[in-house]
Amino acid sequence: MAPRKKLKGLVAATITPMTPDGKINLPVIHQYVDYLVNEQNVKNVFVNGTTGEGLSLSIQERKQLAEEWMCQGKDKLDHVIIHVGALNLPECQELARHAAAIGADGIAVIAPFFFKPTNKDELVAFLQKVASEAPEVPFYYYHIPPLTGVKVRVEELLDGIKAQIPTFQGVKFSDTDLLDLAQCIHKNETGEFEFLYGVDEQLLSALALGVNGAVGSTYNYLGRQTNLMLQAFAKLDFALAQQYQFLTGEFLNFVIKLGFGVAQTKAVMTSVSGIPMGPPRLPLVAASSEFIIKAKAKLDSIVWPNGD
Ligand SMILES: CC(=O)N[C@H](C=O)[C@@H](O)[C@H](O)[C@H](O)CO
Ligand SMILES: CC(=O)C(=O)O
Repeated sequence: MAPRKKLKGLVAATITPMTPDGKINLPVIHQYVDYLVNEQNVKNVFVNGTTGEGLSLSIQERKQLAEEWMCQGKDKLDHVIIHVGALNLPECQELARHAAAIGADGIAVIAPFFFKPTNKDELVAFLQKVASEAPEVPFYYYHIPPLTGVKVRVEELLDGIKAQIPTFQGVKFSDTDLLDLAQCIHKNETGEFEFLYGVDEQLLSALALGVNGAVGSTYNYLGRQTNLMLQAFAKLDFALAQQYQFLTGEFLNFVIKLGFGVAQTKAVMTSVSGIPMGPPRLPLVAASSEFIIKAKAKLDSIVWPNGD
């Protein structure tokens, strides 16, 4: 595989824009890319994941979205990672081949979660069958046990992984088990793998353990402030980094109490960016107008350090 640019910093887990009648809204993506780059200083995206309602889309829709992100992101984005996980192997493989064909910078796969792998070997066997369909494309395991119910520890999964998956590049780690995360990074002394953290409200703790970056839904609209947290951390100004984490956390703590998921993320992004993200797809239902008003008021009330 050709040497590649390392993925660093923030990765926005993209929202899938939809029309009021529930179709994917591709023309919005052009504007969305410019917004992430210019307003949020976020130049990496993770497409068709949880936030993108990837598992609620048809294969055809997922391919169209992947193509649109690649096309609009050309010369503007640094990394476009496409999530190709699905409940069945042939669809994962088809999406992996498609992502490779359109030049994706990486692919990611969640554990199948109807029939679940019950141990590391079963999980790795599944991932291997997907990764091998895109032999030139860096592969990320997307660990999100709260949603998949697959709790295989990642530090265990890493043992011998390169022999089975030569393209293995790293993990998108969306779990609160910081012991597992720490042991992964401890084992990765040569730095051959990347760890991208996926629980935005505790990113600072993961930075302290040495993660390379983060993938999350909030970087769509709090990317600028979270980037300032990363900068403060890099300068060892922990008091300032904590301020940013406390304040992004204040917002998330508030909305989580109201009920916060992808539908609400779509509504918050629409109201912050002005880009019409549209409704979510069933089984998700649109956020209430009461939620939208309260969330916006909370966000507007936050006073960021240094008047940012
Ligand atoms: C379950 C889920 O959607 N997790 C996202 C990424 O993994 C996060 O970005 C969260 O949306 C975020 O941390 C807010 O809770
Ligand atoms: C948060 C994330 O990474 C996802 O939406 O897939």
